[in-house]
Amino acid sequence: MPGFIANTEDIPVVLLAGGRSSRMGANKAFSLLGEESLLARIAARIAQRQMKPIALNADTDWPDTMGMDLVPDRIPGKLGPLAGVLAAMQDTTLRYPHASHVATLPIDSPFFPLDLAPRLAQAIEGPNEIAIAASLSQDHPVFGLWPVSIAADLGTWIVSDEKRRVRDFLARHQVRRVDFAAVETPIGPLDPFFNINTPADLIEAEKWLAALESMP
Ligand SMILES: Nc1nc2c(ncn2[C@@H]2O[C@H](COP(=O)(O)OP(=O)(O)OP(=O)(O)O)[C@@H](O)[C@H]2O)c(=O)[nH]1
Ligand SMILES: [Mg+2]
Repeated sequence: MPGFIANTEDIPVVLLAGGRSSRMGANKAFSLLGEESLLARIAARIAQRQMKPIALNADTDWPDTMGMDLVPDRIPGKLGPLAGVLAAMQDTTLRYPHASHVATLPIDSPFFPLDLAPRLAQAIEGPNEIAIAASLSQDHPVFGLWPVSIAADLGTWIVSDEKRRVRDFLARHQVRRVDFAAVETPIGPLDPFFNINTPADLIEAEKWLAALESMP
């Protein structure tokens, strides 16, 4: 049965880079992995197969968007990843009035599955449904397909909920979870949503990258 979203290639994509990178100690979008910044690596991976057009959710003083449109948070205070999701929804409503959903990805997970967008899109059965990625029994809601129809609800919730836990926001809506398998590599199974938060994570990511690149 065809899903609600007919054409995955038309889904606007927003790369979330509006965080503080406090555990990394410097803007992790420009951290180097295999001699390429995470920003360049992830933008290239998005362009490679799945989606367009790409915008970057980041602060207004971002040094280099690499040609992507800059979509800053509209609410101040760095209220977490959902502030970026809200900015993505608002930007989509303005610039792509026919789009029912916007896709988000974080800046710090360079091995995300290449079939992310079509698999999330297939799970959506109606205009108000969210689809999020999961792996190894863990949700990864920053990898999501978000209906722009719930922007007003998110805008109200984010400034009024004290804890601002993503799972609490998800509980307000119909959510489709899409499970992705670990990737077999010569050094063991890799969680495709492996997340780089610290300098130690970056060192580990180099090992995974070398393992992936050693594969035929
Ligand atoms: N727009 C926006 N994005 C955010 C915010 N906080 C986190 N993010 C993004 O959400 C994703 C996951 O967040 P984290 O992995 O915690 O990244 P971070 O907040 O930069 O890093 P830490 O300060 O170490 O927690 C990343 O892509 C961040 O850029 C925020 O307040 N606003
Ligand atoms: Mg992270």
